[in-house]
Amino acid sequence: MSTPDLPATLPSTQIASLPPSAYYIPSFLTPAEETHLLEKLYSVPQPTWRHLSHRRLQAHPSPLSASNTLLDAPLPSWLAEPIIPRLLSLTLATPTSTSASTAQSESGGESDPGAQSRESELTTGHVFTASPHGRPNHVLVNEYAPGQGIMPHEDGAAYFPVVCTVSLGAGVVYNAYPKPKTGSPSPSSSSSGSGSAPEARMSMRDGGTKWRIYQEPGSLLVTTGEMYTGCLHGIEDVVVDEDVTEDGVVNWGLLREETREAMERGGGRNERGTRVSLTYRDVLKVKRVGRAFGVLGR
Ligand SMILES: O=C(O)CCC(=O)C(=O)O
Ligand SMILES: [Fe+2]
Repeated sequence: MSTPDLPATLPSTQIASLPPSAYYIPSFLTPAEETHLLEKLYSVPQPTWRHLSHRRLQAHPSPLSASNTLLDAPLPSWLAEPIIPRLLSLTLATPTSTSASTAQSESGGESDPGAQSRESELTTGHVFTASPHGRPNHVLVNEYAPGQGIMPHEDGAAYFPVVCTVSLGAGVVYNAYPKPKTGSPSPSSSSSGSGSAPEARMSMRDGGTKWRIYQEPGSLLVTTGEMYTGCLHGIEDVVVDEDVTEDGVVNWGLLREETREAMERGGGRNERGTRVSLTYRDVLKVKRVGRAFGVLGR
């Protein structure tokens, strides 16, 4: 199977006009990989789907408990491979940090024995390097029909503050908003894996700042840092996303060329199709299941 052309490092894919940090990779999966994943997730036993009023979802390996704890279990292999190794291969090194330390040693600057190991840390680190399990252990699968969305919410404290979202099936505009300042009604945070509705009620903040990110099928969006902790995100319940244009979406320059051309031809309209998102996260609290249950902890 062919593999997509991935960028050398994550920082080269950063959405510059957003608070730090959001990264966008247009072709994270090949069309064949995308089709394969859709086949897999539609062949799960029906009860795996949980039906919410405006979308349905699957939580793998299982939903979180009421105390936001995950029972230790492996992810299904079709969700783990090839996505997780690919996520972990995206290094956080910036070309500047590497060349800066190279320049220093070449110019005969003071010798710094730590420089080389710091450089290699930079070149080997990825978005889950500092997370408790060093990799995602939980995937939420959300399916949205045209006209369905998700109210603005934050993902909350159950997870290490990184979300990797893989989009399948159709494109969508995803919105991010600065969190309301104290004094405004604050939306409750959600740990969507536990099943508590992420659609915490809040005003739609019309007129406030709103950043729009267009997510193509097969793409990856990574949000972390201020984007995770200081912002809300949501998807409008519309059948057409308007204004998918250079001025209308913050990641226009990172989109596939054919997508930009199609949007230009079509007046910036994205007709919604059924979109499935896979959100990869590291749940902080994991409980091992004892031998009594016939499952061995790691
Ligand atoms: O479908 C998406 O891209 C967003 C899903 C989401 O925000 C969530 O599950 O918490
Ligand atoms: Fe979310």
